[in-house]
Amino acid sequence: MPPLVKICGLSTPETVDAAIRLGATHIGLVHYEPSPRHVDLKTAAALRQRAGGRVKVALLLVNASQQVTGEALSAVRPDIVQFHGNETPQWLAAVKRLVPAEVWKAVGLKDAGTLERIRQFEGAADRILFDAPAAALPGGTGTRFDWSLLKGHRHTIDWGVAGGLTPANVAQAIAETGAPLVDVSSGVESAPGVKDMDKVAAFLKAVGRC
Ligand SMILES: O=C(O)c1ccccc1NCC(=O)[C@H](O)[C@H](O)COP(=O)(O)O
Repeated sequence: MPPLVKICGLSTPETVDAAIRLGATHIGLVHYEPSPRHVDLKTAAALRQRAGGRVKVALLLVNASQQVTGEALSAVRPDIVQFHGNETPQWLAAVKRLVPAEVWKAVGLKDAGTLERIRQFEGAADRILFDAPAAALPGGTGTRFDWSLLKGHRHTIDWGVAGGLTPANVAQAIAETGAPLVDVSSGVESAPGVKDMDKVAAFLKAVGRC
């Protein structure tokens, strides 16, 4: 079975429809104003409705306050909340108690120490998304991490790989890491925040999903 594929940073109904038609299993909506992929809550709720039950919808938040998190989750009602900042296991566990959504934690993978530190998320996160370390933005940077860090690692939480994936390198990333889920944003864009559906199709083809 090919890995699951999350196409992140969608912002229009047309790209949501196309990603689903092309075989994505997950889509991501970024609610973080500094991002070129930011969608306000009204747009996010409409895109979530548009996706219906055809694909799992993740809402991405970065160090959002309790109030913003509550408003976002009740407006959008995502299948998944993906936290991309310095959120603690306690914060994730509290969100998990409040909403019937999966809770994912993105982690910038710098070195073997990061793999030790993520053990604190056992029982709190439903999935760890290994990404490149934060740069100007905490995600969507188009940068890879050193995939060999995951070689031989015994995962104790469901997981996936993100960061700098493209149609040209995703097959190698899967072969090297054994990722059960891959996530892409800038590698399938023609400009920051503008998805290129030919690149999305090529990515899904490279993974074996279309
Ligand atoms: O995509 C963004 O702009 C973004 C901004 C702030 C936090 C997270 C963000 N994206 C998170 C994702 O899940 C991306 O798909 C992931 O970081 C990989 O991005 P890329 O390297 O561009 O494929």
